[in-house]
Amino acid sequence: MNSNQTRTVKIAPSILSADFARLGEEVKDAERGGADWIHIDAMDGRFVPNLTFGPLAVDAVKQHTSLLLDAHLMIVEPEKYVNDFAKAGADLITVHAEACPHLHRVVYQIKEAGAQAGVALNPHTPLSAIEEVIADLDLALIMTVNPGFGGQRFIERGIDKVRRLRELADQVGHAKLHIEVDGGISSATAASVVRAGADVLVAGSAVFGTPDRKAAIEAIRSAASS
Ligand SMILES: O=C(CO)[C@H](O)[C@H](O)COP(=O)(O)O
Ligand SMILES: [Fe+2]
Repeated sequence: MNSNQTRTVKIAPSILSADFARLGEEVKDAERGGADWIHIDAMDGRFVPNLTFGPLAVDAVKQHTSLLLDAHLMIVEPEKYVNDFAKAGADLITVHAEACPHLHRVVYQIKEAGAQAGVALNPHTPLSAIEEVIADLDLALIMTVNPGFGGQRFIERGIDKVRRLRELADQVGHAKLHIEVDGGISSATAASVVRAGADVLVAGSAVFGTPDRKAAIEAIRSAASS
């Protein structure tokens, strides 16, 4: 598989923008609306200037959906918590390269815990940070905002970064690598990142910030295929 056209685009609503008091209903609403994965943002107040939730939220969401649970760990020393996230039901666990001096070890810790392994890069972090582990990854996440908050503006330079990452994955013969983009994704930005080679689109405010989640997901999917 070399062509972007053969890749099915997945939409992963981020519960960061959901109504936490009705989390179960919110997740079901996204699933009924056509979501492919559910994205769960764990923030520790250290790696990013915001605090959210940990493995308990994964366990809670798991009770309400059979969709793949995609845990995005914006935390320092993620190796301390990876096993707990996997036990709680995270199917895919993504750590930040910037938080891992021993990235290769953490990637294998995630796999040994039974989850798929992802690595995220902040907007300023070069692709070279994952070059030596790319063949071991199930997913690479390109941040198109500085992590920490929903509802921020999409950083356009992420588009070219996605394109270069897809080239790198092709060079090492890893056509199945998922390339996820996170931050400011909407029907206005989806087409550009998919054309560049992304196949997983995280969308928080664009889905949960509007009452009709089905319409929001369909709008992103239709833009992505345009
Ligand atoms: O990781 C994140 C923030 O750090 C969130 O997944 C992301 O911001 C989703 O929100 P939005 O789609 O509103 O930008
Ligand atoms: Fe995220």
